[in-house]
Amino acid sequence: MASLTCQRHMGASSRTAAARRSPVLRVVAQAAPAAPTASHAVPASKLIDGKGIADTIRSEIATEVADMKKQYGLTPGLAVVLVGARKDSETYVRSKKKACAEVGFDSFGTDLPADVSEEELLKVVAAYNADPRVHGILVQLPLPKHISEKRILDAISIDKDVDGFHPLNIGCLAMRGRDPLFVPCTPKGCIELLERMKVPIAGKKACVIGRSNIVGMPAALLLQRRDATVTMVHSKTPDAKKICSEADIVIAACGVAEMVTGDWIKPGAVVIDVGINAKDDATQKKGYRLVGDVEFEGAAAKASLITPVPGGVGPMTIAMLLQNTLESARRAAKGEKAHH
Ligand SMILES: Nc1nc2c(c(=O)[nH]1)N[C@@H](CN(C=O)c1ccc(C(=O)N[C@@H](CCC(=O)O)C(=O)O)cc1)CN2
Repeated sequence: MASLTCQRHMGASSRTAAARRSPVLRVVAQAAPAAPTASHAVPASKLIDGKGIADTIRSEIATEVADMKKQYGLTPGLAVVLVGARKDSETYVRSKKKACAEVGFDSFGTDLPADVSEEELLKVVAAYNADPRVHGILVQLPLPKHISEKRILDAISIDKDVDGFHPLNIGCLAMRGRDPLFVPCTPKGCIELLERMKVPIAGKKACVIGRSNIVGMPAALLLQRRDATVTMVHSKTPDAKKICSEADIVIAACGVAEMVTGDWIKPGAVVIDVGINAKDDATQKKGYRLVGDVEFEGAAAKASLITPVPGGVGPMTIAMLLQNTLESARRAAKGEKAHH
C-alpha cells in the first residue's frame, strides 16, 4: 500500500443505487401531465447559473493552459476510460473529451466492451498510470456489476486521481491537518458555486441529503472543513424534513426525483440540487425533461438562491474535472509527486 504524504498540496435500487453516483440520469415515470419547465417561473436573481459559472471557469483554465504550454512546454492530459455502452455514460464521456479539447488539454480514451474482465481494465489503468503524458485518469462510473469498482479505483495512481475517489484522497479529506491531492468533482463544484455566489458557509447550518461516497459524504466533509455545522440525512433518518428545514444551506443528493419539496426549505436558505432525473413530459420533443432531487418551484419560492436542473451542478462537475487535471499537470511541471 502506498504511504501517502499529501499535506503538500491544497486546492480545494433506483433509489439508493442512483444516490451512490451523481449527478447521473435516473428515469422516473410520471402518470400525471407534465408541469411547465421550472426555472422560467423563478426570478433570475434567485438562480445560481451553474452553466455560466462553469463557462467562466473553463475560460480561466484555457488561459492557464496556454501559459503552462509557454512556460513549461507541457500540455495537460486526461485519460477517460469507458466500459460498456450506457447512453448517459457515453454522453458524459463525450462531453469530457470535448471540454478537454476546448481548453487545450490532450485527451486519451479507451472504450472497452461491457464484458471486459477486471484484469484487462486494470491493465488499461496501469498503462495510464505509467504514461507521462497523462496527468489525470478517470474511469467513468458506474461500472458493470462483475467489475469491482473498489479494486479499479484503488488502482489509479493517487497522483492522477482527478476524480478524487481513491481512499487515500478521501481519507485525507476526512482528517484535520491533512489535505487531499484531489477533491471529488461534483461536491467540489457545489462548494465552488457557493463560494462564487459569495454564500457564507462558516457558522451556518448545512444539511446534506444523501450519503454516497462520491457526493453526499465528501460534500459534508467539505462543508465541515469550511466551519459549517453539518447534518447528513439519508433514507433511514427519522424526520429528515424537519432537520433539513432548519438548514441555511441544503445540498440534495439523494437520488429521488423531486423528493425535497418547499416545506423542507427554511425561508432564505441556499439550495444546491445535485440530482438529475428524467421525468416523462409529453410536451417535450424527447418525451421527458430533466428534474433534480428538489421540487424546483416549491423550493425556489422559499430559497434565497437555488440551482436549476439542468444547468446547475452538472456543468460544474466537468469544470472541476478540468481544474483537477490542470492542478495535476501543474504539479508534474514542478516535479512534485506524492510519496509512494
Ligand atoms: N468517474 C466518474 N463517473 C461519474 C461521475 C464522476 O464525477 N466521475 N459523475 C456522474 C456523471 N457525470 C460525470 O461523469 C456528469 C453528469 C452530468 C453532467 C451534466 O453536465 N449534466 C447536465 C445535463 C446533461 C443532460 O442533458 O443529460 C446538467 O446538469 O446541466 C456532467 C457530468 C456519474 N458518473
